[in-house]
Amino acid sequence: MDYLDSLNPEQRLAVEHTDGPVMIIAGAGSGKTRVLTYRIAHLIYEKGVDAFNILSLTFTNKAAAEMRHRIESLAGLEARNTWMGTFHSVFAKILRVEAPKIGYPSNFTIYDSDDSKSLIRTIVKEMRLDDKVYKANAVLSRISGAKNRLITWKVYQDDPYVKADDEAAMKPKIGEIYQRYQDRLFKAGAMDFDDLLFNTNILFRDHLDVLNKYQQRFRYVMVDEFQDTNLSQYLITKKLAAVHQNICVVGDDAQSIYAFRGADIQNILNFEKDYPDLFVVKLEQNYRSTKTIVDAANSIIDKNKTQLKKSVWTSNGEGDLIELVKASTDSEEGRIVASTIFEERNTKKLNNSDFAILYRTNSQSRAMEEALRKLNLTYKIVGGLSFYQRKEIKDLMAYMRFTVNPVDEEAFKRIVNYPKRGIGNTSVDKILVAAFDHDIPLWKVVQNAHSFIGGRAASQLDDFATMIKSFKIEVERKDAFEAASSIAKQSGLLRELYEDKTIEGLNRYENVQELLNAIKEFVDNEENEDKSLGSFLQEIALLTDNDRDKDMTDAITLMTIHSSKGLEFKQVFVVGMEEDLFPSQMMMQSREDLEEERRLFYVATTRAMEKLYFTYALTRYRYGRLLNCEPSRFLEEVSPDCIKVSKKVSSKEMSGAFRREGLPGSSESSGYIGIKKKPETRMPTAMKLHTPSPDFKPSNTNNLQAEQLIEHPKFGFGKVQKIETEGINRKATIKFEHFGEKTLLLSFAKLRIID
Ligand SMILES: Nc1ncnc2c1ncn2[C@@H]1O[C@H](COP(=O)(O)OP(=O)(O)OP(=O)(O)O)[C@@H](O)[C@H]1O
Ligand SMILES: [Mg+2]
Repeated sequence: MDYLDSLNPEQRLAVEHTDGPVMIIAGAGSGKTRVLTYRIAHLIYEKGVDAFNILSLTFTNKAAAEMRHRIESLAGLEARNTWMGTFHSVFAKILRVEAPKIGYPSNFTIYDSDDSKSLIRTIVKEMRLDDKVYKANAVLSRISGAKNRLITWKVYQDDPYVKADDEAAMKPKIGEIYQRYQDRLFKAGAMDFDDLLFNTNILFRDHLDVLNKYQQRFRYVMVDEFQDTNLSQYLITKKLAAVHQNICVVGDDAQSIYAFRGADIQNILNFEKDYPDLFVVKLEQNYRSTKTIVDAANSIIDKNKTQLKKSVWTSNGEGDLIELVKASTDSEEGRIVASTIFEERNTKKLNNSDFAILYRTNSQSRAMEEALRKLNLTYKIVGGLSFYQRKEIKDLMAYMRFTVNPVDEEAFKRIVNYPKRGIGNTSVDKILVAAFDHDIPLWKVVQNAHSFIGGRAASQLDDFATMIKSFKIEVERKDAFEAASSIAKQSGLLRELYEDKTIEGLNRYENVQELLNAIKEFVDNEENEDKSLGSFLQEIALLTDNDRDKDMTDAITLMTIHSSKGLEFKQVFVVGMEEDLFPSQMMMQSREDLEEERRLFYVATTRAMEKLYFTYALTRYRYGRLLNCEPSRFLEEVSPDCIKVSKKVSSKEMSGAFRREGLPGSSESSGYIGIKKKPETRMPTAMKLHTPSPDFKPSNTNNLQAEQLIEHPKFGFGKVQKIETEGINRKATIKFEHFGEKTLLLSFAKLRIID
């Protein structure tokens, strides 16, 4: 086959060795993921394996989609039937069929971390514990850690080993909270993310017939990013592959960055013990990056003591040196990054999507975003507050969730009095307590509200129950889109948003419309066989942050280093290279923690194909204060042969460039860096807001058309590019002389039409 010709001999060996256990542990960019992809294609195309019999577990759904796409191009449409996805999505799908066997409804809800935290807070309150000691976040991560190691609440409470642990000693009630939390989830017909794996383990342990069914189905099992699997995931994989033993795992111990979530590097070592006839493949050639970047990455990971020794080399060219950029403030750091991208994109004819800005914590994106926006560069944020985490979206989704699963407590709390229908918190609490105390399903209590509470609230709850019943009928009879549209209307949610005429209100209204669009797309997609609302909800609950961004047109990627695993970009900026930020303050307690941070630095470095920048600021706003920062110790660990101090323009030069040519980031810089100045003192001249002309009077914009020239009181003069009507809104896209392209709502924008 010719596709095998595009593999090196070791990669080819790994692809062709299809039967029996195989492990590939190799450095970044050496083609591990590529080998998995070719392997699946090879199984289908060459070995005639039915795609239904192949299971491939990836790190994000996006990675799965990409892999599916590539396999399709290698092995044809048949490849579509491969089971592919994250651990969570694949096993949620299986649980949807098998959940009744372990006592859950098949339309169980999946709680996201907001739901889980809210539930923990409720329980802490009910137990009259101090919520400053039992913080929801901390309690939840503790419970999550236990579940990932398959420690039940019972074992957690009784096991002397767990009890001896510091955290358990300081917070002796966590075991009880864990117990109540599981009980409440169960009663709410809900699973949190960890439960999807925990319960799969229980299912396979207690129902051998079910296990056997999936063992027969998955003749070939593959796992990418194996270094980041936790015990729960490891055991599932091992059980599934126990009959055929055709299991292939790929990973890189140097990229293990999820120990804090229970990932266990021991899994790699155990694997060799579990499969004595293991076929091990080493890949050493890096195809992704320049020699400079590969050398730098090697010099970084060399500083870790607990690392399997690997040599990674490349036959790629030297490439540019890594640039080390010093900025005086975090906003200046943002400006330098933005202007550098602007410049590089133009001089090297690159796309926005060739650039990534990587940071240690999500909050660092703000300064970057501001700078990118000023230069009109299109970007997308992966993770952070994403579409599905917005309040209005969660509200509508909660209506849908409660309709599909009317014991879902967290969904109930969200919607019972939104929009307002006169059911106060006290009544809601009474309902919840009644369900809990009498051990009656929530939905039953809601339907019989008069028995538990009195007065007006009880009648209001009757109406609420009647409404939910009517939604249920719709859900049974109609597809997801029709049912959801009707829920959005009948619940009063759309009206509530529609009546809010502020810009934010309109935005929220549009977001809800956008959700309905997404549901329509789901229904229209031929690949989705089950078009019910329940099936849509499940799909959404499983999107990881990485998948949630819409595949926009060409955009610069902003993300945390954690979410960048497995990806590659031509140019990468690792920003905020400062002590206490990266390495993180929280990760300097022990050598193990510091080594995990260093692996994170290794991951960041190895995302770059052609060019890499490390940037840091001398001062930065954190926790609402201006702090002085020290450059990160990691910077000194990079081999000095690979790095040079940058001559990037500082913001002062940049504003000069603006003045000279109206173009940001002109390459004529005199190149001094890091002038120490107070933050936020300068604003490039061209960015100063416009002063309206003396005769400025807003015009009637009803007949505004493309090509017309206008004046805006703040943004100044511009030319209309296009007019669009969307629902009730008319929008104009205008290219301003100094502010670039902006889209304005015509009902709000005050414009003077010039001709
Ligand atoms: N034999 C090859 N010939 C040409 N290009 C290759 C070859 N092997 C891999 N590549 C390319 O090198 C890049 C890195 O490959 P891949 O993403 O599979 O590496 P990886 O080992 O999975 O990296 P990571 O550890 O970051 O996940 C990809 O662009 C891939 O297409
Ligand atoms: Mg990979």
